[in-house]
Amino acid sequence: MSAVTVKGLKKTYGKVEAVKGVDFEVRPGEVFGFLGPNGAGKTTTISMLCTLVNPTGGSASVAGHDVVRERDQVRRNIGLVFQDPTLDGYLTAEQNLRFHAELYGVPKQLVGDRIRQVMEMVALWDRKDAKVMTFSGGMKRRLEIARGLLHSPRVLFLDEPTVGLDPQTRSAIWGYINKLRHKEDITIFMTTHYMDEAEYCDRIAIIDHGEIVVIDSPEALKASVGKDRVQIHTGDDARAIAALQERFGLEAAVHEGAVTFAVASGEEFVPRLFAELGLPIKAVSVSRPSLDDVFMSYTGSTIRDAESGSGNEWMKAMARR
Ligand SMILES: Nc1ncnc2c1ncn2[C@@H]1O[C@H](COP(=O)(O)OP(=O)(O)OP(=O)(O)O)[C@@H](O)[C@H]1O
Repeated sequence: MSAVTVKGLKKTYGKVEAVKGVDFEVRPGEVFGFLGPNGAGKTTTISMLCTLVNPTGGSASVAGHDVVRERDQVRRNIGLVFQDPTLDGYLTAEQNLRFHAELYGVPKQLVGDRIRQVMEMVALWDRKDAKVMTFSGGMKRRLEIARGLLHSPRVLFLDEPTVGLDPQTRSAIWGYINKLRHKEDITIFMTTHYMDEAEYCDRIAIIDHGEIVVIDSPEALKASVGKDRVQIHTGDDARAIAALQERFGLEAAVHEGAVTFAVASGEEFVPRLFAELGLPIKAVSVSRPSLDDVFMSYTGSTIRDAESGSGNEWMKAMARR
C-alpha cells in the first residue's frame, strides 16, 4: 500500500487555481520531494494532505485514510513541520514536547523515553530545560522536527524544512532527516525550492503553476536532460553567440557572465569548438546536467527566474531542445 495516494487533487481560491488536479503516489519508507518555485502550489498540496485545507476536487489518502472523510485518522498518523514556527517561546523545549504528547495521546509511560529519543536525534537533549525563546532559528526548526516525530507518525510532512537557515544548519537538518529514515519506519514528504536539497530525495515531483511536470529520481531526471552545459569566456560574446549559431546551429546566450549553451557530449564537443569557432576562447567549462537544468528543461525557466517572474532567453532556448 502507498503511504500517500493522490488522484486529480485540486484546489482553487476564487479565480486562482493553486493546484490543478495532481496525481502521484508516495511509497512507504520513501523520501519524496515536491520541488517548485514560490507560488507553485506546494504548500497548498501539503496542506490538503495534512487535512488543513479542503480540496476543491479529486481525492487523496495518507497512511490508508482519506484526507476528507477520515481526517482524525490521517492526523493521528502524520507529523507536521510547517514554515511558520508554532512553538511556545515561554515554555522550555521539553515542556513544548510534553504538551504535544498530551495533545496526541502518547501513552504516559512512554512519553519520557520518547522525548529523550527525539531530542537526542536532533542534538537538543542538553538544551531541554532552556526556554524556546532563547533558541536560534535552526534550533527551533530542529525542535519542531523532534516534535513532529514524537507520536511516531507513519508519514512526516516537512514544508520547506530548511528555509531561512544558514548552510551549516541546513546540512545538519539533512543529517537528522537521513538519520531518521534509517532509525524509524517512516515516510517523508517534503517541499523545497532548493535544488541541492531535492538531491537528497529518493524521488521528486517538479511542480510549476499548480501542475506536476515530471516525477522521477534525481538521477533519472538529470539523465533525461541528455545535454551538458558548456560555458565559454571570449573577448567578444556577441560574435561568439553568432558563430555558435552559424557554424554549429547552437542557440547560446550570456548567462552568469559566460556564453552558455547545451550540447549532447560537452567534452567531445570542446575540441571542435576550439578548432572551428573562429575566435579565441579564453576559458571553457563543461558541466553535467544539474537539477537546475532539469527544472529549466521541463519548465522553460530556472527556479529563481520563475520566482522573480522573469524569463531567461538561454534557458528558454535549452527548454526548446
Ligand atoms: N488562502 C489562500 N487564499 C488565496 N490564494 C491562496 C491561498 N493560499 C495560496 N494561495 C495562492 O495559491 C497559489 C499557490 O500557493 P502555495 O502557497 O501553495 O505555493 P507554494 O509553492 O507553497 O509557494 P511558497 O513556497 O511560497 O509557499 C499562489 O498563487 C497563492 O497566492
